[in-house]
Amino acid sequence: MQSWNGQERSSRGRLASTSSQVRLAPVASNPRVTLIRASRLQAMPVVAVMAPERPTILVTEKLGEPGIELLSQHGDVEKAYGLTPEELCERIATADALIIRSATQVTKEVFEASKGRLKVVGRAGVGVDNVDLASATEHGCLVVNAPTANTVAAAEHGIALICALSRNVAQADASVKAGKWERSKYVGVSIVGKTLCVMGFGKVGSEVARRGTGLGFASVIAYDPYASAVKAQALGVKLVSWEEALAQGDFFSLHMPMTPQTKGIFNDDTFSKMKKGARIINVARGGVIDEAALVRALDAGIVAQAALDVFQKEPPAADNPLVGREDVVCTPHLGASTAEAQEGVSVEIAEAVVSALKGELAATAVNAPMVPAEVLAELQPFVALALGLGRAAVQLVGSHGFTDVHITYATPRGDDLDTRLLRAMVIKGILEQITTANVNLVNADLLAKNRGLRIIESTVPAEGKDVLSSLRIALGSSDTRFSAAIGKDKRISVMGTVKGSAPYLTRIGTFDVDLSLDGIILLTRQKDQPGVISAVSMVLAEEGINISFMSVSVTPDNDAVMALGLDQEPTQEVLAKLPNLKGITEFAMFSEKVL
Ligand SMILES: NC(=O)C1=CN([C@@H]2O[C@H](COP(=O)(O)OP(=O)(O)OC[C@H]3O[C@@H](n4cnc5c(N)ncnc54)[C@H](O)[C@@H]3O)[C@@H](O)[C@H]2O)C=CC1
Ligand SMILES: O=C(O)C(=O)COP(=O)(O)O
Repeated sequence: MQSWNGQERSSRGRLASTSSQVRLAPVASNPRVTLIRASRLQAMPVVAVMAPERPTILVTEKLGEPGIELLSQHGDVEKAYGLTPEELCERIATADALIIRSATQVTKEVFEASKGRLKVVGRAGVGVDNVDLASATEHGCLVVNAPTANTVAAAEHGIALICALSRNVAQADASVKAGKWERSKYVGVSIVGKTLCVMGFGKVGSEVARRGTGLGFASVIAYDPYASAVKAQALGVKLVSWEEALAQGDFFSLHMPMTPQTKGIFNDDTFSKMKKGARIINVARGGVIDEAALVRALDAGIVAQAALDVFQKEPPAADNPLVGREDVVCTPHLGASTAEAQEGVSVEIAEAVVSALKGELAATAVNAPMVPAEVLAELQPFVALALGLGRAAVQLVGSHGFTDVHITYATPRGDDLDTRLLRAMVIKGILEQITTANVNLVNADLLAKNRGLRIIESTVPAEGKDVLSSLRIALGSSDTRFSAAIGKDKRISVMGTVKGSAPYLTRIGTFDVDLSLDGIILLTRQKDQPGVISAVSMVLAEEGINISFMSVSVTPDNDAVMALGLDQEPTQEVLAKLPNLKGITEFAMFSEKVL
């Protein structure tokens, strides 16, 4: 089974997180008379909370016109370039979406200042190291990027820098423009016969490698602990170890992301393992190089030259020693800056942001699991079921709360079932009844964990063509507002299935029921004796309340549970009459509208 957002499943399909009691506020003074009101379900977006009809989209860095046009069809676009951090915090309060490139720092303070309004941050490019992803997730804000449209541009810039470096193009140009003619000073080195070492063999790295072979490098090697050897082989690239890479490369082209693991990965120790006279090209992120160490390596002649498109701090400080050196070529973070790439990126990010604002799953979500379209399509009917059962179960809990949630999927898929979406919806159904949190696919696991709610998942085999035959939710508590909801495992349990495309409640505790999980549901428990059903119907009919469906389950010892679907919510006065009816021992009501 997969793990998601840091929660781990064991081989038995268990998902573990922390544990504590989740307390519920009492909702009825009379313990026998249980009136449980549920707020009506809002339209249920899978990822982002619903944005207003015309969302405000704040764009803080230059974005291609085609993207702006697309965004303008769906919302009010506000361009505000060069904002200070304080100004950004001010502007963000009225924005539903924020579109940035690499210069805008989207910090914890920005998410806090948005006070929950910001639904999506769109990074018009690849690197999201300028976005506080943990904070985004905590605030239920989706982060999407545009990971493909600038790949070629970045690779081409890498190749441009390799060539420029080997033949001193930039330095020689500056020299000529300064009125000099220094032919012997700018003798370069040939690429032919050299080894190109690509560090980070992802989208950009592999495109650099592909082009590198055409330039005449004797060999192209790559270091990437996560790359596929098959893909490398297909491009004629040999994947090597870190040590081999450092020992063999003549030209190092850096293409790894900035992560805690790669921060300063090119340091004194790294440079000391390189061949004397190595050349380094960085079109990835400035932070992967320890800049002070690079200065030392250049001074020592270990690194002959460097070409840097990116810096630890951008723009680099005027006194950054690397910038002024003749053996270092600098460009101002131009990797993605071609007309074609910027046009492509603008459309790629606009599409992702618009779909996220509509509550759809974005394929390029950075801080939410990517649920493939085919998985989404087959799980879609069960999403409403998961949400509805979560809501139903939590409304049956007594005032002492519950400790954990067992979700049991009856599925022909066994442990191969991708449960991320369903789990998130169960958590949403539960938590939105007891907190003010806005729960979505982005933050569901985190919010559950933060509340100390342990989620345990298991699958049981089932027959049939459907991906799921039933779903059971059991809450770790025997303190309930409706004692019939206690299952054999001494937990409050509800079970359901999808019929047609509608969610149905099929069991409460040990009682089989059969009713559409929709609208207002009244549960009564009684001795199975003549007159009870008609008495309840009469009380409701007197108030003009229509019963749209009914289901009665009776045990051999005449214990019965009746479930009624009502067209409108009974008043307190009507409900107060129910405990007085002969045979009724308890009742509960919940309102549940599943879209
Ligand atoms: N200068 C610019 O304007 C641009 C810079 N970039 C930067 O280029 C980098 C690569 O972008 P993409 O290729 O699109 O990303 P990618 O995600 O496709 O590739 C990154 C590769 O780095 C590898 N990697 C991760 N940790 C590593 C480590 N410790 N050592 C070696 N490899 C490691 C990954 O396995 C992956 O294959 C990113 O940092 C991105 O922000 C991308 C576009 C433009
Ligand atoms: O896409 C990336 O990761 C880049 O570094 C491009 O940055 P930019 O959008 O040009 O500020």
